[in-house]
Amino acid sequence: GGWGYAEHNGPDKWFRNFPIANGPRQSPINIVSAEAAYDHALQPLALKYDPSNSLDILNNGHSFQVTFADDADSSTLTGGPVSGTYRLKQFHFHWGSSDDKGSEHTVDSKMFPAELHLVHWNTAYPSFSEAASKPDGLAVVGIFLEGTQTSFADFDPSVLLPDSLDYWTYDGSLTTPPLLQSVTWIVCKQPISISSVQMEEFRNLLFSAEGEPERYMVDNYRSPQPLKGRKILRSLK
Ligand SMILES: C[C@@H](NC(=O)c1ccc(Cl)c(S(N)(=O)=O)c1)c1ccccc1O
Ligand SMILES: [Zn+2]
Repeated sequence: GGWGYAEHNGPDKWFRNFPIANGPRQSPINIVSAEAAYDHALQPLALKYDPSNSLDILNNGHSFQVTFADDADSSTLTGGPVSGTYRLKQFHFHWGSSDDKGSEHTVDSKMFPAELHLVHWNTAYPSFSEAASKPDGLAVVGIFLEGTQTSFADFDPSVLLPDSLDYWTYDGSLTTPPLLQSVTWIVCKQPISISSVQMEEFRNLLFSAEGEPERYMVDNYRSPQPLKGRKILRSLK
């Protein structure tokens, strides 16, 4: 069958159907904070989200994602390391079976219990799927989640953003098949809080479909990939 996160079809096997898995700009990576070069040319991140654009939430068997209407420039990413306007297409999460793992990017080899990905596509191209095959086609904002007691307001992506949008940025790829090397990664330094109750909600989700033996949707993360000479830049504070 298809790819997944189990022993027989997980990240170590993806190269069989997606040889780009061993390519020069794969994601995620480990961010060594001392090696990230400060770049004064980097602009502040400008994220503008309109909650009325959210369409539906779906379990795609790999994660659950909230999809957005992307037929207008109403939920966009501008500034930061990108030029032009990128439209929000969807957001989703990666998480672990316990709080000691689950994020895809790591910071000085530290893993977080989960990572939020806000996926945007470059409006220089006609659609998300067109953009997904271009080197500057996508921009994903990655935000770490860490455990604490908190309440979840009604769903507007901007409530998910940390106060500081200080970030690291590097050229990478989708972290799921087809692993296309078309992503400008923007990883926020400041995590957001999620309660352990909410983490448990994630872990109650299922990889399996109706009528199949229950397999809990956990550990749906790819581990850090070789940097292969790439530079990681960091924004001004
Ligand atoms: C799991 C899910 N992946 C995405 O949708 C996805 C799309 C773009 C990006 Cl940039 C990322 S990521 N993780 O790099 O931010 C993930 C998926 C993959 C294949 C088929 C269906 C499906 O739903
Ligand atoms: Zn993701």
